[in-house]
Amino acid sequence: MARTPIIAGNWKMNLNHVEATGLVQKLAWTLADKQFDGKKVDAVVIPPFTDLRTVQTLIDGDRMPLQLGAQNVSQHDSGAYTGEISADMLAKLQVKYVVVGHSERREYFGETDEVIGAKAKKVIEAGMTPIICVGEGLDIRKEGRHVEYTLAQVRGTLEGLTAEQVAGLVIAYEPVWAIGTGEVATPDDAQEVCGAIRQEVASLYDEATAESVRIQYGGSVKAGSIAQIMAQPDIDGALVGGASLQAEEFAAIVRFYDLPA
Ligand SMILES: O=C(CO)COP(=O)(O)O
Repeated sequence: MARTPIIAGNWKMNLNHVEATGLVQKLAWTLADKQFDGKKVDAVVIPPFTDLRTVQTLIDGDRMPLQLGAQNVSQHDSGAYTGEISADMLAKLQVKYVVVGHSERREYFGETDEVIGAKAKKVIEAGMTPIICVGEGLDIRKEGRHVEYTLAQVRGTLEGLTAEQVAGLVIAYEPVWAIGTGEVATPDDAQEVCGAIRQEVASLYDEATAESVRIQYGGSVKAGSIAQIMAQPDIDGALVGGASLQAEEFAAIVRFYDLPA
């Protein structure tokens, strides 16, 4: 079965709930103008926690062709974890996707593969889909160790997940040197690692699981670069940062199939 493309906008720590309303409405109008109905591509917005309820109400009330995502989750179920948000709390807000292990969380908040794997498990158990982020920094890329480094993260974060669970999740390959730098990996660079990730899933599990898991590329994706990236055989979508804060730009990325490759 063909994999449904998934274009997700990670807003990071930008936009309060009032600003979120403006962006989501503009995005929905722009998509409606272009007859986008959300069937061909999963279009996901991933706002900060404090915006989730507002954005959920908008999507639901106006039947927007958008799905909701969250940027992080606790690896615990409930209890004395001040400041944390549980998977059940997110599921109750009709959150469908949860980003786990973004490189910014690995770098600034010390998240390890073990913690990220535990978070992914909680997301799945709560009926949502994790977007597990992996990817190398510039030093590793310069040493030519980007494939082995990224595959070690894949093995570390998937540990303990069943084939069925892995078949349903999303893995985002985001080379750290391409995030927010304007430096996009070439389509060939992105394909090299995304293809290796799919092969790794095949060898850890089986062919059917590898054919089913969706793999995104992330790092300075813009409307001008998305079509070529999406033309790669092992890339099923994009995790978009900066460009997801602009309605027109993000709407164009969501409709990558209309752009010349
Ligand atoms: O980190 C990213 C998405 O999660 C990518 O961010 P940019 O698109 O701003 O480079």
